[in-house]
Amino acid sequence: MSQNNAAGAAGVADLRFCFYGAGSMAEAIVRGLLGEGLARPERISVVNRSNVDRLNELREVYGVQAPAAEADKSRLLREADVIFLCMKPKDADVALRGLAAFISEKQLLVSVIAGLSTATIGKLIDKPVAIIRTMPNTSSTIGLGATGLCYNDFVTTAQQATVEALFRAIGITAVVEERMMDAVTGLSGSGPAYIYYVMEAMIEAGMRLGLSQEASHELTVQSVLGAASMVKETGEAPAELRRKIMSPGGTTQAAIELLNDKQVSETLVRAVLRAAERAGEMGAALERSTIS
Ligand SMILES: NC(=O)C1=CN([C@@H]2O[C@H](COP(=O)(O)OP(=O)(O)OC[C@H]3O[C@@H](n4cnc5c(N)ncnc54)[C@H](OP(=O)(O)O)[C@@H]3O)[C@@H](O)[C@H]2O)C=CC1
Ligand SMILES: O=C(O)[C@@H]1CCC=N1
Repeated sequence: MSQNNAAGAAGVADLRFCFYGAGSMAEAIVRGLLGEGLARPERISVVNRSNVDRLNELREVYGVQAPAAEADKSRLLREADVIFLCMKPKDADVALRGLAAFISEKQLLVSVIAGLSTATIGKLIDKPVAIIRTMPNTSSTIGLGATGLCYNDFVTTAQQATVEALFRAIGITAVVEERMMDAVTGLSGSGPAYIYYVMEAMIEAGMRLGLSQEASHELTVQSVLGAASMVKETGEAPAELRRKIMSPGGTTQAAIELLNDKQVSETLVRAVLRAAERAGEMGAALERSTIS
């Protein structure tokens, strides 16, 4: 860990975090923070809209704080140094307008909400508060996340270092201009889902060939893990590593020819572009809601 990152990471342990929205993405970050020893459970709180069972589950599993009553909710939000905005885009308007009464300009907002710009968050909160827009993914759960970050003008360099250290402890980070955040969303925010999609097909294929579900699953998982690790550890490009597998006239070439015939590569490219486009559509809808 670099000195700057270590300093930032050290700063993380002293902070109080409140996760406003307690779903899949919130849990992935909480689990990563606790698993990497970056934060203590007693300094993490989770609040949501109405699902009390979910809050109780998170408190029992991770030892984090959860509101026992509505009044607790506003206290936990007020006391937090950093509030993670972790609701779905469709719920952000109501949630953020409701948050405005509880927060002060000293607090830091960290959004994971797809498509939602820092400007729109600022309008909904209606306060000159520091906002860091991020796009993580659920692999943060096991410290292998990929997170894009961008900042509004109120974020200090110390806050940048702290939040970058936080996300670097649960994966890799990429600081980008805000106009590139929808691209990050389409590529790596949704990215694990594309790989799961391919894995589902490979597992199905193994079973059609007569392998047991367990063998097909294990062989698929190891193939994907191995391929990603080969790219990371050898530094060679995927195309070069694929070429090394494709014996002329062999099995791999036969498969790739069929994939090329069905334009699978171009379709995957278009799928990622569509996800980024969808993020932009969601952001535009939220922007319009602040005008209405
Ligand atoms: N899942 C993923 O892989 C990724 C998700 N994201 C982003 O993370 C955000 C959350 O996604 P995800 O975790 O999958 O969603 P979930 O549906 O799992 O969780 C949404 C959470 O938001 C809460 N919520 C909704 N409205 C309010 C409100 N008004 N006040 C307080 N809490 C509220 C819900 O509470 P309740 O259950 O009580 O209604 C729930 O806890 C989305 O914006 C998504 O774009 C970003 C990267 C990856
Ligand atoms: O599917 C979604 O909208 C969220 C954002 C990126 C991953 N999941």
